[in-house]
Amino acid sequence: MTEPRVAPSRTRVKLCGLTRPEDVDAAVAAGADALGFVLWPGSKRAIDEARLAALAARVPAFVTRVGLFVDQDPELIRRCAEHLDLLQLHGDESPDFCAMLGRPWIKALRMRDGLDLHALAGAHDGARALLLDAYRPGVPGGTGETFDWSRIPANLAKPVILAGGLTADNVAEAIARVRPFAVDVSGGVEASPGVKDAGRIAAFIEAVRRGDESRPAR
Ligand SMILES: O=C(O)c1ccccc1N[C@@H]1O[C@H](COP(=O)(O)O)[C@@H](O)[C@H]1O
Repeated sequence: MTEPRVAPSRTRVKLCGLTRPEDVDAAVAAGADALGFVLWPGSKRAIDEARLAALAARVPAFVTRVGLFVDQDPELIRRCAEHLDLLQLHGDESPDFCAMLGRPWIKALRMRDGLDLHALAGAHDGARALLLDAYRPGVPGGTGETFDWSRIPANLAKPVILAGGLTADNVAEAIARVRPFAVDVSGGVEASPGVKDAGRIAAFIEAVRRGDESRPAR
């Protein structure tokens, strides 16, 4: 079952890699739609289950709590999911593995050469959206690098979450060119890895709103 591409009137914003209570509060205050918590221990932004529980408890209703995993143990994912609304599966998880977890998920795809996005959208039909990130060999994500946005087909069968190297300086152009359902940023709103900057968060969301002015009036 595929669904038609969603054309929202405003771009949803996910801020990823939150590790501190004050960053959660700043993100919510600035108007983020979703907050990402990295549970993959290889990340500079990794948090453990206890910190996830504490940070997730601060998030008010109608802000989506997203847990990021990279090819991890299903039991760990299920335990963490008690504190989450959505899973972000950022490794080489198969469609069957994703579905077996029994929770709503988005599938991250790294834009390596030759990727057939239409075929992958079909294969990952159960995902709520596809998150498209830059490809760097040996690094599962969070590289701070952009990719060639013209490679994203306009008629993909799943909602697109655009990620990879987004900042307040490039996100409005990205929205005008790609018209994604949502954008996702981590390094572009940081003072240092895992430490967000409230000013950069606010500037990023303001830039998203400027980008939204390029969307057709409804
Ligand atoms: O943030 C990480 O450390 C990370 C580690 C492993 C996989 C994904 C990771 N982050 C995700 O990467 C993209 C892009 O991040 P950036 O804005 O380029 O820094 C984003 O979806 C993060 O959720």
